[in-house]
Amino acid sequence: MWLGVIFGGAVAVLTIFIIHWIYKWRNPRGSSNGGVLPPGSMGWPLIGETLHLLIPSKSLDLHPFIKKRIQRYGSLFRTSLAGRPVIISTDAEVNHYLFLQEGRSVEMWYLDTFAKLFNLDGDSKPTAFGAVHRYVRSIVLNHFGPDTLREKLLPRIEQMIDSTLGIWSLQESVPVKEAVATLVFDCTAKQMIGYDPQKSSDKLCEKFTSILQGLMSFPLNIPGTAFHKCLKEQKKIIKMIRNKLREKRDSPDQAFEGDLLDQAVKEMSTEKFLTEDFIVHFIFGALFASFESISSAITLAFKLLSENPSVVNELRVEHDAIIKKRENPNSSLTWDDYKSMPFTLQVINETLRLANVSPGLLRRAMKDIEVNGYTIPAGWTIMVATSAQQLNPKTYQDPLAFNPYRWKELDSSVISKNFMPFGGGMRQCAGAEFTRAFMATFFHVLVTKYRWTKIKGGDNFGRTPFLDFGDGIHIKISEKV
Ligand code: HEM
Repeated sequence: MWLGVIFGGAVAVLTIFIIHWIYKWRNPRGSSNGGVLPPGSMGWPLIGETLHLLIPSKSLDLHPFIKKRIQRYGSLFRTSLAGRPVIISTDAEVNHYLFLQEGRSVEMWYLDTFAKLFNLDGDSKPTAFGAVHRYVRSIVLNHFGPDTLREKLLPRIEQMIDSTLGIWSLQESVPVKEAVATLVFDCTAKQMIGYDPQKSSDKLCEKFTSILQGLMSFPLNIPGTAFHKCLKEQKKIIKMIRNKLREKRDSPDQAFEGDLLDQAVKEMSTEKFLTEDFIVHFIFGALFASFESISSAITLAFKLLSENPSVVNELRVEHDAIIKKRENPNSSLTWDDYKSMPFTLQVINETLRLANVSPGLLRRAMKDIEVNGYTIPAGWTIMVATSAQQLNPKTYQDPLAFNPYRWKELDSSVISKNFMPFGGGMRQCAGAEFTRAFMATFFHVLVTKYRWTKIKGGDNFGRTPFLDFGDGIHIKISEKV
């Protein structure tokens, strides 16, 4: 009988403990001095509301996870994702404020799977604030910024796009996402590590694509899983970049090609944090960020343009006029040409507005932050959901419509707070001008030299919550006669 009493007592204590634990999980404290948390639900212990966020949607609209919670709780709410307490902000003013708080009350933060892959640990991680961050920005701008674009990069990009579209025109069907990803990758990898796909046996772009698939999968590192394959491919790429670095460091005169890696190797002796490990992981991350985001935007543009032939015609008129103005119609695109394409830049803005490749940018609160009468507690993750601003019907009438003409009417102060495809504040994308120039050059070559039609796909683009291309989109492209 005593055994029964003891067992019954243990079960009662365990039940009380579990109820208390679940209660505490669902009702976390706002802060050490009793601040009020934004409304929301923490879901189930450990998994929180993660599974709701992962339900795919077959629309370009804001992911239902965020949309439903805005309707239920307003523009600022709490949740729990991947085992962490999270505040999601969809409020333009709060997001603007949070971007300005970088290094003061918020810092960049990544999911554990990303951090593992991109080596984001320690004081000299590439996302660190201060001298390391300033260096990373300046070296990227030095190789991809406006001065380099104007002086030498623009014609190089045009030449690469031109020859690639020539190759596409020989194919019956071009799978756009994969084909554009290879083009962008070959271009940015040349600028970063002097990569030449013709001379290299490694199919680097394919390796990056399989890494991306692994990142979107469950992070289970056992043979046979996509995540395991992703980590294996990452190791191979890191090894390849490391070998290139050593080659350049050991024979600087022979191997100097003027790329980003050359500059980093040269500066290893003057910048203490520039270790081999730092450089290879930083370059790995930069290659990843650059090829995936631009290729996603261009793939979406093909879908949107195929549904809006009048926009393609207007692009053609703008670019034919640029060629007509030239003394030599075969000369390369210049910086002045690029700066005289207002309609093209509206098409690019509208594509980036609808793309929202990621639902938001992640930060970590370094201390309690008071906003709109609520407290974001120190240590919590913050998702700055810029996607909600870019699809907000109060700012963009009929937000899911592809309407490049709307940019003529929008006020610059509205744009600066409600259009943030490249983030904001000190962390704003260092590749923004390169992205715009690349897309503009791509459209220039496409509409002046080629005609294209959609063969299939483009109907089931959606969000996972990342922009997802479903079965992709395939085109047939031919030279203009
Ligand atoms: C469609 C194309 C692109 C989009 C939408 C995009 C978006 C972004 C965003 C939103 C951020 C801010 C991240 C944050 O605050 O957490 C960022 C940062 C960054 N991006 Fe991009 N990006 C694009 C292309 C590129 C390219 C082509 C490069 C390199 C050539 C690049 C290099 C960087 C770098 C180095 C940062 C970090 C800047 C810093 O911390 O100061 N991006 N990008």
